[in-house]
Amino acid sequence: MSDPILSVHNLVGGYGKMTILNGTTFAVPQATITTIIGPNGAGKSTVFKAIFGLLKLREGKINFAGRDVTNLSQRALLNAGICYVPQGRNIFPELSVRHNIELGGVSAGKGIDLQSRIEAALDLFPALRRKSTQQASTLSGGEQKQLEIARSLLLEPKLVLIDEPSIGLSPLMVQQTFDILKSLRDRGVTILMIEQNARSALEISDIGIVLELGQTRMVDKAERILNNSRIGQLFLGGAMEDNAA
Ligand SMILES: Nc1ncnc2c1ncn2[C@@H]1O[C@H](COP(=O)(O)OP(=O)(O)OP(=O)(O)O)[C@@H](O)[C@H]1O
Repeated sequence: MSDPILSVHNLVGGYGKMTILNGTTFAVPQATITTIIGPNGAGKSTVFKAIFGLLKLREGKINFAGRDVTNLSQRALLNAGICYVPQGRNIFPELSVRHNIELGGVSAGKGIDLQSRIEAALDLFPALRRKSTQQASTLSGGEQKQLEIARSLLLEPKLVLIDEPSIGLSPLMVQQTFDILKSLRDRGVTILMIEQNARSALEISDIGIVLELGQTRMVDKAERILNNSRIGQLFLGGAMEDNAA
């Protein structure tokens, strides 16, 4: 496995006086898909907010591509090569698909050929290319998620943080979206994902991380986590076995 591109060490933080991250520590190897699983409220989305500078940490260090990026601004993190696709739908429904993608490049520096980056993003998403002139509101839920991913690629990130991409999608759309994540990984992009759809996500992942009460309970090859029946019972309320049925 390659060297870590991201490492988080002993993160402590939360909301007001409430502590959610209690010493979260893990590393993400470069050009992998790493999936964080764990029960509701474990602090998974809070870790992403901390990595992307949306939550000020009380303690801990975040290292990315060999440099300390703890508590940097989102702008600085985007420039460093981290992008964040949050939960839910975050598109501009009245704008065209193409225009939505273009907005991913607003903070790109001068001298960058945005049009060729838009074309490269559309190459990855044939459904978006077919509908590139349509209003984004006319896309299906899965296509809208793909649009968010496409938009996030305009800055050519090294690391994509993606929070629950499969929520509300049909099984076919989930598979298509996961296939896109695999092809990004194969091009050298590192994907760190949170997923409730644990079995399907671990099946396409290299590494799995189990988070509980803001602490890392396990980091292992995804395959080993997938085959560990106790994990489903202990950390997912048996959800993995249910999904397997
Ligand atoms: N903005 C906020 N203000 C106060 N508390 C919050 C805020 N966001 C999250 N929390 C609380 O922090 C805890 C962890 O939330 P978080 O969203 O990180 O969990 P999660 O593991 O991603 O859960 P889920 O799987 O349900 O999405 C929860 O108890 C949640 O209610």
